[in-house]
Amino acid sequence: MDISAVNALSYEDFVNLFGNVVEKCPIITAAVWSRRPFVGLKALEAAISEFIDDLPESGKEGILRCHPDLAGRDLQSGTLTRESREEQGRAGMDALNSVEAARMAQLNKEYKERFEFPFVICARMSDKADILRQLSERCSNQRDAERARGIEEVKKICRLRLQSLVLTDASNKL
Ligand SMILES: NC(=O)NC1=NC(=O)NC1=O
Repeated sequence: MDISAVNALSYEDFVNLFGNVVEKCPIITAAVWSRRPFVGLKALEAAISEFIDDLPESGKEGILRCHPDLAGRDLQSGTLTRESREEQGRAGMDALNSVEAARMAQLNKEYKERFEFPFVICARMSDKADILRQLSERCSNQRDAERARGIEEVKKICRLRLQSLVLTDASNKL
């Protein structure tokens, strides 16, 4: 799908297609539909990013709380969204040994107890070892820093999800 087709979508079709580019936050997609027409994919991405940046801190934390833990309950019970299942699978979260799984569970628990939102990282730009290392390191950050870092990761996840749905601006010019 190219950007002109995106711009022609009804809001229902737009939300159906892009509603999960920010995990379980279709309101963001529904809101940025008003900003069409988008000159390109980057403009759509920028509209989503600006909507997120304009939220109060509680709104940003709400977005983070909509993310499933890495190698967490949703993965174990098979209730991840298609996108999250693919992302977590590619980062090896579904192939942890018992020691790694226990360490992920413990660190996720510690992180959530400290920040009151989950650890979020763009799994497709990471791997098992890096995720474990970052989770461990980021646990000692301050809440404001981690809220901002988590939102940065949400934006990376969103960018990759958008790119899998819309021909990137460059490919449009091919
Ligand atoms: N807590 C998380 O970081 N979750 C996730 N990151 C991804 O890239 N996909 C997820 O489900």
